[in-house]
Parts: sequence; structure tokens; C-alpha cells
Amino acid sequence: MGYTLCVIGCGTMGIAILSGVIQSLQSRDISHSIPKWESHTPGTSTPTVDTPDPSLPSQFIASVTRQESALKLQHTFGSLGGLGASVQIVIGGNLAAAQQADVVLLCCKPQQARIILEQSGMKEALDGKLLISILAGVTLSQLTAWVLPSTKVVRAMPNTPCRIREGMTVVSNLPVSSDVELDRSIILKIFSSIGRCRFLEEKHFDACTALSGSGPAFACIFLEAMADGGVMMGLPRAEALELAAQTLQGAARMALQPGAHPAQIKDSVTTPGGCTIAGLLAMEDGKVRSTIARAIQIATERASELGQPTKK
Ligand SMILES: NC(=O)C1=CN([C@@H]2O[C@H](COP(=O)(O)OP(=O)(O)OC[C@H]3O[C@@H](n4cnc5c(N)ncnc54)[C@H](OP(=O)(O)O)[C@@H]3O)[C@@H](O)[C@H]2O)C=CC1
Ligand SMILES: O=C(O)[C@@H]1CCC=N1
Repeated sequence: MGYTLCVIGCGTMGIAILSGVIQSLQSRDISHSIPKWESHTPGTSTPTVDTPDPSLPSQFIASVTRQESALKLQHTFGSLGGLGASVQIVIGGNLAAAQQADVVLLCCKPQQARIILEQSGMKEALDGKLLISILAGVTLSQLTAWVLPSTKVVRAMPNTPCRIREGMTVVSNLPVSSDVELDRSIILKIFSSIGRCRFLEEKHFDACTALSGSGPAFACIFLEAMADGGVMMGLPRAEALELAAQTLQGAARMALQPGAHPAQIKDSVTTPGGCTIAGLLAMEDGKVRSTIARAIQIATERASELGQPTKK
């Protein structure tokens, strides 16, 4: 028997994480050994025997406030069958959900965190438990001030591709009060089962929020623009999108190979006097690099404002 994982605020990200974890458990990938503490490439591990593992979740609770959201969760998790159908969906019951849980994943909006954590009885419900916040901008010092010192608080910054188990999640270092081995294992089994996961110091979190948290949106602007170019040149829209998406996926996977560098991948495509260099120069004329890099800079600055008292 594993532990009970509760998601408080189960919207886009809560669904992405829970769906990914449940699918992973159902395909048994999550029980595979983790090759390294800090990073894991999906699909590279080997199966292990089916023994009860205290670092694996076996019961799930998803908490929201609206009936409409609950119906959506019922449909989404129900369609996964098995464990998905067993997810307990609660409306307006954060406290009872936290009381029942062993590990709580806080996935509400940044500005709701304080109200949820300071609800009467919540401190006691979280006593000694692992609380993982995915909230952009809400700092560890804010979170720890809203719970008892015995609550083990970490921040995680996942992204929407967790839903298809191709996510990128950055996790802050574990607190000293933590049972380091078990808690690291719990965290890695959640987030490595739905993509890559690595630990980084909290000071990098706003940049990670912008780069990998917001990144899928930025990447899709680039993807759409590539497809638009193809459509401009007469390609049908659906095929243009397929070509753009698969090309970005292929290039990204090449860049993730050990020892690879994006400049080397670019150079290998670029035949002297050919069409690639012509396109690259047009991109440089449009300041595409600084535009994209500045977008990450501005998003980082905005991330640092989220969940702060004077900002919305
Ligand atoms: N979207 C993304 O790509 C990423 C988001 N994040 C962070 O994840 C968090 C959630 O974002 P996202 O999933 O997009 O937001 P959503 O709005 O999709 O989800 C928020 C959920 O919280 C629920 N909720 C609202 N109030 C309460 C409450 N008092 N108690 C319990 N549940 C409540 C809402 O349901 P209902 O209305 O029924 O209450 C909703 O399901 C944010 O803090 C964001 O910074 C981090 C990484 C990536
Ligand atoms: O836009 C946002 O604020 C959230 C955080 C990262 C991605 N989405």
C-alpha cells in the first residue's frame, strides 16, 4: 500500500500532473528504478518487481470549489479507467482532503495560497507532511510562514507537457526537517514519471517559471509561426503544423543528446550558400534571438511579482 496524494486546486496543472502520474502507474513505469537522483529521461528505465513501495502514491484526492470543475475532473480521470476512476473528487473540502492525505500538492492560483493554508485546522492537517507547491512566485519563506515548522515544504515548477509525460519539473532543495531519502524518492517518483525532473536552488525559480513553466506557450508561438510560413508557401495547414511540431521535437531531442549543442545542430543543417543560411539571416534581421530571450527576462520579472501582497 502506498500513500495518499492530494491535489488542492486541481485545474490545468493538477490535472496534468495527476493524469500523468496515474497513466504512469497504470503502465507501471513509475515503479521503475530511478537512474539518478537529479534527472531522469523518460523511457530509459528498466522494470522492477511489483513490491509495495512507500514512495509511490496509491490513493488520490482532487480538491476544487465548483461543481463544474468536479464534473470535468470526473470525466477526465474517469476516462483513464482503473486508478483514474478511483480518484476521490471533493468540492469545498480542502481541510478534510489534507487531513486524509500524506502528501499535498498545492496547485491553486498564487493569490489563493494564503487563504487556503491559513484556513482553520489546516496547519494541524499538514503537521509533519510533505507540502509541494507549484505556485509561481510564492516563495518558500511565505509558504513556511503559513504552516507549522514541522510541515516539510518544497517548491516545484512543472509544465503542461507533464500531461503527456514529457514535462520538465524543477524542484527546490528539501528542508532539513525532511526524511531526505523518502521525500526525495516521493518527489522524484511523481515528477520523473511525467518527464524530466531536477533539483535547483530556489533563487532560480522565477527564471525556471519563465523558461520551462511558460515555455510551452513560447514554443507554440514559434511553432505556429513556422507553420504559417509553410501555409504562406502553399502547404495545407494540418501538414504544416505536423511538419513544424515534429521538426521542433526532433531538434529538441537532438539538443538533449549528451554532448550536443544547438549551434552545432544548426551548423550541420546549414549548407554553404544554401537556403538555411538565407532563412537564418532573415531571422537575425528580425532580432528573433533577443526577442525570445527578452520574453524570458520579462516573464521572469513578472513571475517574481505573482503571489506577492501588493500585486495581483
Ligand atoms: N498553467 C501552467 O502552465 C502552469 C501553472 N503553474 C502554477 O500552477 C498553479 C495553477 O495553475 P493552473 O492549473 O493553470 O490554474 P487553474 O485555474 O487551471 O487551476 C486552479 C484550480 O484551483 C481551483 N481552486 C480555486 N480556488 C480554490 C480553493 N479555494 N480551494 C481549492 N481549489 C481551488 C480551481 O477550481 P474551482 O474554480 O472549481 O475552485 C481550479 O481547478 C498556479 O499557481 C500557477 O502559477 C505552474 C507551472 C505551469
Ligand atoms: O502564466 C503563469 O503565470 C503560469 C506560471 C507558469 C506557466 N503558467
